[in-house]
Amino acid sequence: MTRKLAAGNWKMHGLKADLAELAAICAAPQPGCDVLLCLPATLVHRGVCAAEGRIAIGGQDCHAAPQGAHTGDISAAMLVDAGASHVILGHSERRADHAETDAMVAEKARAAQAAGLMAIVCLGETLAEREAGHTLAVVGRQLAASVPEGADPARLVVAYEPVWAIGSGRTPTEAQIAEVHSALREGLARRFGTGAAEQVPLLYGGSVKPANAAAIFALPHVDGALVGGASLKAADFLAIVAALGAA
Ligand SMILES: O=C[C@H](O)COP(=O)(O)O
Repeated sequence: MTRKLAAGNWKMHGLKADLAELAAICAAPQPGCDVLLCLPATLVHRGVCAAEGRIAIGGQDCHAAPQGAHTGDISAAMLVDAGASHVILGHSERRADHAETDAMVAEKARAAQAAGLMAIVCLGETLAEREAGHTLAVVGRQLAASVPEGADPARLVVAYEPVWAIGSGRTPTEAQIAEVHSALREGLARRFGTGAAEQVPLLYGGSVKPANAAAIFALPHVDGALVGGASLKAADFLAIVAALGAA
């Protein structure tokens, strides 16, 4: 059975004082699923210390190179050194803001896994691609090209995040989410074999809230969520964690 994962992505939010939310999340019992917060790089080490192993802490990006003259970037080894266990890669905001391609995401995922991190590879269609009927083709291409050759499926998480659902309050229908997740599972099975593919957590992301979490988590091949805005407040995130634990 695939492990269930409730992952929060704080994006470019969070100062030291906001670790009070992390502390509140850690203080609550979390039966039935793994919990991860992907913090801004400045908070990763503090977050790891504050969490004391009760939840996992991750980064939001890493460079493909192990070290070098890359001002402002962070390597996978640096995240590991800070205590991170996961890293988000290929988020649509990085694909848009930093022109990250599938090939670049694949190189980052390769570096992340080589350093011992779980690579959370993000993919998802734009609204124009959805309306043109290209969703499955787009996410299929992204899955094939953003997960590197030789990737370890045991160190892989895939997050389906429709670009148009992120921060918008809009979500796909349950049937649309189920269709994409089923296609992703099939794509992983073609790549890694059925048994290994079943072990890769498939997360849905995009306007997941306490009010819609249970319905999303009830869908086949949805093993958790990548949560943005609702992960910033412990009460909201814990409600989503509880819904996943009960699914
Ligand atoms: O990484 C998280 C996603 O971008 C979802 O963000 P959101 O929950 O604020 O829509």
